[in-house]
Amino acid sequence: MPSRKFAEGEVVRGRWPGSSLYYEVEILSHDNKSQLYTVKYKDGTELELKENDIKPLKSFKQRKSGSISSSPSRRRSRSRSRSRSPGRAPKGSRRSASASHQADPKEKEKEKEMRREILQVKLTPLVLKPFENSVSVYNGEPEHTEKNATPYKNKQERVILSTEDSYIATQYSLRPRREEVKAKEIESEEQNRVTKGPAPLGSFQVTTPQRKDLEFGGVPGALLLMLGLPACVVLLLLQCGRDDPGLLQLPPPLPALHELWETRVCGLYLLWFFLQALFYLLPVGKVVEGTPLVDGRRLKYRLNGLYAFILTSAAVGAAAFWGAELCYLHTHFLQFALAATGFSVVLSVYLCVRSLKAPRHELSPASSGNAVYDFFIGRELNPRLGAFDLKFFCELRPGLIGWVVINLVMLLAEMKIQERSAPSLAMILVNSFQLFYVVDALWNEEALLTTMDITHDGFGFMLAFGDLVWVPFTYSLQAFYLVSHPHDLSWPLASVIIALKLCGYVIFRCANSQKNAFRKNPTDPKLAHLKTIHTSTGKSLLVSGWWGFVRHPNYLGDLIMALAWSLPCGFNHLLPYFYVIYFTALLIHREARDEHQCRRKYGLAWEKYCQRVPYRIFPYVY
Ligand SMILES: NC(=O)c1ccc[n+]([C@@H]2O[C@H](COP(=O)([O-])OP(=O)(O)OC[C@H]3O[C@@H](n4cnc5c(N)ncnc54)[C@H](OP(=O)(O)O)[C@@H]3O)[C@@H](O)[C@H]2O)c1
Ligand SMILES: CC(C)CCC[C@@H](C)[C@H]1CC[C@H]2C3=C(CC[C@]12C)[C@@]1(C)CC[C@H](O)C(C)(C)[C@@H]1CC3
Repeated sequence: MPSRKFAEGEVVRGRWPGSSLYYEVEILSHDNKSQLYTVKYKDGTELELKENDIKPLKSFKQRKSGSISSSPSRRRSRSRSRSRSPGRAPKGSRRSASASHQADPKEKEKEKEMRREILQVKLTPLVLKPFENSVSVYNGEPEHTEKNATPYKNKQERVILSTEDSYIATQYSLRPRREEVKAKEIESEEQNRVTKGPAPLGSFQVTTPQRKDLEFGGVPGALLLMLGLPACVVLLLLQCGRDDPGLLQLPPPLPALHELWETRVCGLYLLWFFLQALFYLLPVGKVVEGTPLVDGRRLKYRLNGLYAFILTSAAVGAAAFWGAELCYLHTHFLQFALAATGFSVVLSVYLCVRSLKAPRHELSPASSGNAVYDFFIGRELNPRLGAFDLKFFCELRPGLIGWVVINLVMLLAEMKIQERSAPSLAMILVNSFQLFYVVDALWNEEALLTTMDITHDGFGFMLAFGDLVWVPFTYSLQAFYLVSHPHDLSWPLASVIIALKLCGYVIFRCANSQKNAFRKNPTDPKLAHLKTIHTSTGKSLLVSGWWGFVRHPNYLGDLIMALAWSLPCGFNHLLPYFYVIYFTALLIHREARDEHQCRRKYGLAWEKYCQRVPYRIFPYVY
């Protein structure tokens, strides 16, 4: 096994590509194959460096930066040109293209000198004390836990290894700090300029690095999930439809193939999907921008989920009024689930094929280069047909709204099958709780834009199947169960369940809203009472309020609500509790994924947060 000199989390000096200057960096990871280290500069820039370009901290003499910007020539060069460096601010004066066309050797020498100065002056402002976000220097106590205020600037430090003018032509993969990347235009302008200078910065690429440490158990895990999840849906639905859905009962035999396929069901499913697509295209609702992409662009999204919901309600109401047999959905539930599964597979294949043509910077940071894994996690981050965003659309519309329609149909089916004049209290609770959840999601549609599904995961089988099949057909299991397994719920018990649901909702909504408001405007006066920890990325972390209670208070609230959805079904069987069990596993896994990403992003600041707020989801338990 190849040896490596530096450990993950270690703070060292990394050579800034194309220069002889070294800056403090944190080692994020090491790739045995390419022998490259992924390092993070103080401003969040991540680069891959060779071992030769990394030196231990102790091999440097440090000097303060008090004088670095004092020379007039430096001031001049700073105002005249820009260098792609860890410290470069994205905004600033533009340099005319002609300025870099210097054929004269004297001029060339001058430019060389100027570049050296630029690199010395313009590189990342570093802190005098060790890297703030480094795990290795963590002293256990937050250094800057302050009341919510605007982030401060770090002091400057400069470390120069030697004055030799050695420029190394190396191919580096550059991922600039998202918030700071202005636009492609600036990037290409800079490339045009710097390729003429001595440092080969023009060889940088704005790309999305592909993951090596795969999630979900890597390729075998992805394969297992792709085969296991559809099988699980079929099993759950078959089991739920029988009189005694006990765990010890063997699953019923699979119906004959010709019974599973119904052309009418497929037609209705397609009608549903394209009706939702039509609603999504309606030019109503505000248009907002998503989080910045790796190349600095922000995609635009139209928020009209609530309108789509209202129009769908009107369409379903009209269909019922004109005599459509809504209970057909109940009697052909498995067939609908299979039609949706087939559709999600076709969609995943389409997404996979079109992703082959996608430029590298449009790929998801979760993708790996492995065909099977990428088919599962999705290669392209934001596949779009014009302005139609396929992932954003699927995440909230056909599945989530479909879930409400399925629940309503189950309510009607319960009345029909059990010959009731009104739905049971249990069914009313399940329907209203879940309706409330979906309306809340559509009301807060914009919040979806900052979730890891939109910003990190690609659009592949996992989300296509998850959104179109898993959500509508397994999240509605309680209502489906109640159709053939009546449960008489007393009012006192119902009141306790309602109180539990409200308690869960308050935690869920307040936690999500507090974080969203803080991320939108960290200086919001309404949040001024909250304590924060600053991070070197410029963003801060909340350490009091909901986010000081546990590290994922929103998950806690969501899980409490999930329990409240199952309790109305009683305790005769485990099946109605499937959602709580699956959801606990999903959120524990999701929390671990998020922690991993936050630790990468925020380093020591995240460690400080974990120390201040030791529990992840369940206070005093986990
Ligand atoms: N029903 C379902 O099936 C289902 C499934 C999944 C999720 N959900 C729900 O969806 C909602 C969103 O969940 P999510 O998984 O996308 O993640 P989330 O918890 O909303 O967001 C995590 C992100 O919040 C930021 N953050 C973490 N700690 C912070 C702190 N102390 N201060 C400020 N920012 C902090 C970090 O991002 P930045 O620092 O980069 O901003 C982190 O990556 C949750 O309520 C969850 O329960 C529901
Ligand atoms: C391995 C598979 C079982 C994984 C399948 C995952 C998906 C079912 C979920 C991943 C992200 C989830 C999500 C919601 C629903 C379920 C997922 C698509 C969500 C739309 C539910 C309503 C919430 O209010 C929400 C909008 C925050 C949420 C976003 C994430």
